[in-house]
Amino acid sequence: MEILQYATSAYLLNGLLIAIQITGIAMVSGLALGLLLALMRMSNNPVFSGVAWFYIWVMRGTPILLQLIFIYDALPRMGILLSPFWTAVIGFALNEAAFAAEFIRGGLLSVKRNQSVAASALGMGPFVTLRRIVLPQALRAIAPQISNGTISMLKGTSLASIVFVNELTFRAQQIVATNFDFFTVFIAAATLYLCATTLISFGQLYVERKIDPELRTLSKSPSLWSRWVTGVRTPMPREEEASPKPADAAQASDASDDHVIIKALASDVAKDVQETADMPFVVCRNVRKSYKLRGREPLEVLNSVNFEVHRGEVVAILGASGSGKSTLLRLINHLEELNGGEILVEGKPVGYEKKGDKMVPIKALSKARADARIGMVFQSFDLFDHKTALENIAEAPVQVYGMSRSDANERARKLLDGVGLGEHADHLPMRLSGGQQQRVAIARALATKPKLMLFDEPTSALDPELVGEVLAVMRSLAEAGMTMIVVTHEIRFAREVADRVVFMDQGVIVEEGPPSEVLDNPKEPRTQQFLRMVQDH
Ligand SMILES: Nc1ncnc2c1ncn2[C@@H]1O[C@H](COP(=O)(O)OP(=O)(O)OP(=O)(O)O)[C@@H](O)[C@H]1O
Repeated sequence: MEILQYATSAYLLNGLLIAIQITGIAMVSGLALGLLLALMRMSNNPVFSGVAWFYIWVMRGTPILLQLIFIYDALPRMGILLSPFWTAVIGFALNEAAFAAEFIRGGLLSVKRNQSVAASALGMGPFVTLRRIVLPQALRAIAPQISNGTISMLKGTSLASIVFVNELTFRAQQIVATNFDFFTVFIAAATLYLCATTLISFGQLYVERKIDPELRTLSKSPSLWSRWVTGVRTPMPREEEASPKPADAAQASDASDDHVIIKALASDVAKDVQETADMPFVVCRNVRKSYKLRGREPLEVLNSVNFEVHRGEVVAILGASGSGKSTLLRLINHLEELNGGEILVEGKPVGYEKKGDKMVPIKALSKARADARIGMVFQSFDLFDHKTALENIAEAPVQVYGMSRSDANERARKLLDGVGLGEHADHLPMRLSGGQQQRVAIARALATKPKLMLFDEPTSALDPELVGEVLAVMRSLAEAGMTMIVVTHEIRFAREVADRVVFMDQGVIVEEGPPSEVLDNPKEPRTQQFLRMVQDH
């Protein structure tokens, strides 16, 4: 009874309030500074990463008690007078930032790099990519750590008594000094701490629930209480949601019979494409690319590649693994930097300015990518894992092109219908088959109304029975006049759909021409050998 009296006394409750205020302000500022430090540590700039490393090393390596005393003594000497409360807030924030920097960095590193590459290909800048794509995914790993940090800090505020902050433990000690009733008073204080930390645990579950993409998309999720008690993070997918229905493939093929919406969009965009008689739509001149490898000679990947693509043309690039096909595609939309030569799309370099003979990357690279309107589809789909099919498609129109959310959703729905996936708008990528994911990825690229589509081995990661549904969508795009460059091993597709086939080997174009020439009567021994090998499989 006495415990309850102490626990509800204004004196102790007020002490708890002070502890909560210090924790709240210090945690928020510590996390903001921690994010900045984490980004600095991950930057390529050695000064930024060195400064961040040094800060983390010092702050993690010294006791917080000493840090508090230092701030309490040092700041007044520099003419900065702070109350004990603000001394504690600053001390805890600076200390937390060092720990937060490391767990935030861990969270950011846990997000697959391809997610950022896909965002860049859609024209998103670094800030939008961090805010919309990387941080929300990293947050799943970071949230439990934030909760841990908050609980430790709340309990650790008792250390602030060293700089005369009159918080909960300090107040409990003051009462004990007058009545010597250790047991009752300290149990009352402990109860108050326990209540506050329990609330933080519930807050953590609430946030986890909000940011968990699976729980967000399920119609029924377990209660907060059962998740707290059982520790269950994510329910198993419901039977009907877990795997694509067998009928889906058939449904997709039916839809692919015409792909009316896809064709309408592609032919609409094709009209936009500017090309003059002396300037093909894509021009690659003497393109060179090499990668610097630590302790080794630079690896020459592309060596003086010359290549053109005309408006409405479908070019298939074939070649052995490692011949530089994907690198060439990534250079075209400036996901990689050129080492020599130039690439022009619609007569303009994407994200470069010419200085003398050199092509120098400009600062506003993301804007240049967005303006060039080049859609890209990757071998591993690279849909944003935390977003539904619809959200994946609507993201770039809203974030990059400033479209309203409702218009973007409407376009996304039409595109999903167009690729035969209207029923799957609210499904996360993990609930879609590979073929479905790739069709969503094509729809995502089309949502920005691209004038040029780059496909990087779009069917290589698919089971054979799912290849057809993706090729059917691509075929419709080609028929509607979309300009396309397709890196592929699908000889049949190249023969039937491509206007021209380019064969690459060891970083150079060995042979190019109409499919009937390159595929049926290859002149070069290397092309003949490659085709024999592919056909044998
Ligand atoms: N970021 C990188 N750093 C270092 N080397 C790289 C990098 N990207 C590609 N390479 C190397 O460049 C060469 C060409 O790679 P690229 O992916 O363009 O080949 P590819 O013809 O598309 O092969 P695949 O069909 O296997 O995808 C390979 O030897 C690869 O290891």
